[in-house]
Amino acid sequence: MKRNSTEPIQITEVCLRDGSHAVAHQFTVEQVRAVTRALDEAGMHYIEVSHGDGLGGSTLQYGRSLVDEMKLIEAAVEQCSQSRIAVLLIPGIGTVHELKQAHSLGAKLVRVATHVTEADVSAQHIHFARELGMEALGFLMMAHSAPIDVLVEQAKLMESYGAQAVYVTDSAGTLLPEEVRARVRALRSSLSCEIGFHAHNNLSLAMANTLVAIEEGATRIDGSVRCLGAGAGNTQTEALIAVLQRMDMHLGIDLYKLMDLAEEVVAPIMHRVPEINKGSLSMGYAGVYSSFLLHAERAGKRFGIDPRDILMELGRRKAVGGQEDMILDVAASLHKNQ
Ligand SMILES: CC[C@H](O)CC(=O)C(=O)O
Ligand SMILES: [Mn+2]
Repeated sequence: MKRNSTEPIQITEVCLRDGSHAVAHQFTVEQVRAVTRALDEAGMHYIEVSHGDGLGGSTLQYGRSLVDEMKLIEAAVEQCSQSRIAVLLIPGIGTVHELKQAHSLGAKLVRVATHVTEADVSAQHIHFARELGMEALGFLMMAHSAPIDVLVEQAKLMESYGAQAVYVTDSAGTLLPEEVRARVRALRSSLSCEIGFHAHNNLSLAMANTLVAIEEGATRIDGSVRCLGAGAGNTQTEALIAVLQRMDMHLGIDLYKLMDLAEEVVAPIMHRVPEINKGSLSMGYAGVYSSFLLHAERAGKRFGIDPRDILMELGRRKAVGGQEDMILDVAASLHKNQ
């Protein structure tokens, strides 16, 4: 592959954060320890640990964590001799207070995540992280849902606040390869900082989209071991490493160790296998936030509605992350109109 960047590719493993959605935020300290230790031994660059909705996400609305995420972050940091621990923060769900705490426990990087049109709310958190000496990256969620010029304008805002990379985040797993290409290319030609890419596999395009992003010069790339992420999961890390090695890109991550940890450590802790089924496929098709899946299934059961109808309506209403309450609202109104 001919890459449009000479910067090294850095992988962020997200199974302990995005995968938190898939296990309804029920990770235990022992699980986080075991996964982090094995990832560190395999040479993973960054390991993200937080509630699925980022720092401060443990609420009735988003789902309560079994264990306080600060305990999980602390446990993860203790296991690392080479990997760096990252956290995710959505301004308004998490605050600088949680960020400070995560940093004091040893988190080295924060991804400040906003809806693709709302980068301005990330200024304070990016500034604060940089003052703390953390790496601070911007994460523009639902990147499919804004025109490319808006995406570029919002990414520039994050860069102006001090973000060292900005991600095209395909939260709904709905982007097509050429749509990823156009987005990463536009950001590469307008920004000086690194570009990242985060995929969901709802339309079975996570790997293809990730390769296109890398080709266009994205250097911060996300994956989840065994696809442990929301919806149909993310780009499968061990498969990505194998594919990149086949393309002669060697990132210093041990493939055998990743394969072993996928089967022996991650598979046993999965509550359900993230797969392309009627729920995740509907999200990819309708452009709905991957983390809405379990909420929509629960609401469907409660109101006797097919979760696909709820997801399609959420897509029509262009629901954004943080609007989980709208899921119940949609289910209730579909029930009323039945
Ligand atoms: C709710 C936060 C979300 O899970 C972040 C993310 O991974 C995405 O938007 O895909
Ligand atoms: Mn995600």
